[in-house]
Amino acid sequence: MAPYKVVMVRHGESEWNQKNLFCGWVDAHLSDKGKEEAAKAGQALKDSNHKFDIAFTSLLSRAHETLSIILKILGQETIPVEQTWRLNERHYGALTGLNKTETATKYGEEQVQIWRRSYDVPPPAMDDKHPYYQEIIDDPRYTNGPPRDHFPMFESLKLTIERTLPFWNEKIAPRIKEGKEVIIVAHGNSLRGIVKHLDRMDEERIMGLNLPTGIPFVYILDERLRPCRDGSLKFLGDPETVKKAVEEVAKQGKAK
Ligand SMILES: O=C(O)[C@@H](CO)OP(=O)(O)O
Repeated sequence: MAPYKVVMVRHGESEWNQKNLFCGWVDAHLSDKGKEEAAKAGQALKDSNHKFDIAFTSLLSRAHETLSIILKILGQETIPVEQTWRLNERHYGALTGLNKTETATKYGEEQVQIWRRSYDVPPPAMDDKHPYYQEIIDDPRYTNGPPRDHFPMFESLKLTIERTLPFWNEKIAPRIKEGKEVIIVAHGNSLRGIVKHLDRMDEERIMGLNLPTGIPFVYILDERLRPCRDGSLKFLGDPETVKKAVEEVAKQGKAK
């Protein structure tokens, strides 16, 4: 059946992306620009004749909103959608809710880059006095996991991968191998985890990868679900737009 294909999309710009806040597990909604990005993503997928059998997404609204805009444009609103906390954004711990530019001014750009993009250095933990602690931990969407005694209070990319990859292996990979057309709509860091796994990137390479909001990317995979020759991450967008969008994400951690 190989080669297989999988399409991934980071959600469109959220209201918190727009304000440049560390968001993590806070349930921010799409900004107007984010809705437009999602619509463009849907159109790009339609123009390139993509159709899907199943969609996977996180439990967070910015990902659902993006997915539903895309599926509407494709006329595919009724396909099965599996939602899981395992595709959530990484949990940004105590940084949640802080402005990234102000944090870079206070702690330095280098420290913020380590918090944002290092592989295994986690952000400081969120404690029960944190303004978003209660809202996140009491959210009924987490009734079926993660378990209360393992509920994350921070996550490095490494920890994010440890909960995302089992879902990829157990739920997504088998569907791809059945020949199903799969779309995953998730988050900058949960998708970086999948990309790191597929491209066997080392820790240094993954540090340099920023995924833009709302631009779909495609992998063509062989029977072992490794990228075929020229099958690695390909954005559905013109290279100049993609380059600018990637730079935008990278510079969110700069001090002014
Ligand atoms: O704030 C966040 O949750 C993420 C994604 O928006 O940010 P970053 O790109 O800094 O990892």
